[in-house]
Amino acid sequence: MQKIAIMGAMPEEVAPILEKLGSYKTTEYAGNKYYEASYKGIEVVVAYSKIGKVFSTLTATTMIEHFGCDRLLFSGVAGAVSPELKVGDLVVATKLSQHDLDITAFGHPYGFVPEGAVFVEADKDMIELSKKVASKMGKSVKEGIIATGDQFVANEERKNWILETFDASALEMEGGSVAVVCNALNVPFFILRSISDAADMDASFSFDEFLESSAIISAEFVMNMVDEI
Ligand SMILES: Nc1ncnc2c(CN3C[C@H](CSc4cnccn4)[C@@H](O)C3)c[nH]c12
Repeated sequence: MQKIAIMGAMPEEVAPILEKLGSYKTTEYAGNKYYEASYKGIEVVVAYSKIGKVFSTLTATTMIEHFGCDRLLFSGVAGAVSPELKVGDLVVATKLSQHDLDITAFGHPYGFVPEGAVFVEADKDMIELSKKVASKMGKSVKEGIIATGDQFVANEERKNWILETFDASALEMEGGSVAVVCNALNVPFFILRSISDAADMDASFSFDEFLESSAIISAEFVMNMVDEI
């Protein structure tokens, strides 16, 4: 019996999902609330982790190890790195990295630690499925690399460094750690983000203005993915 984890980082990212579920059971565990429901006959567990790689690691691990989820989909917003991306555009992660993981002093590349990898690849089947969902919705979705770090990026210099170093399309603060958890626990994962800002000097104002609407765009797509899984 499959059990799907649907995760976000902020309350605003999961609110549209909970609204769609209607009724659910709430469980408090390890500083998070976990919302369990049956959605069109599929068992789902929804949670927002709180911001950053540590909190998202805890929540992803809990959804898998404690609640028994065997697949994880992340819905949220992101800063644009690719200049072609605009507010509201959708990005599906092909692979993810941690842009603030740095032991280059020992000659390693940015984002690498021994026995780790610079990139963690997302589940190819769900990436394929997203193409079908996108065409059904008449939406274009960009597949690209997502770079994750424990900082809200609000300057061109850092953004451009992330573009040059990781060839990232978008950046955020949780996907890269969720990817490591799911990969280690052999759970297929799918990370979808809708652009809320351009990770530049205006990022915080843009983020505040578009968080809610962009989170809804991402959540609608993810729920359509669940319908097809
Ligand atoms: N430019 C950017 N850089 C890094 N991450 C992002 C994101 C994605 N999310 C949103 C949120 C920003 S921090 C936050 C937000 N609101 C209040 C407090 N902290 C964090 O969960 C990461 C969107 N734009 C980003």
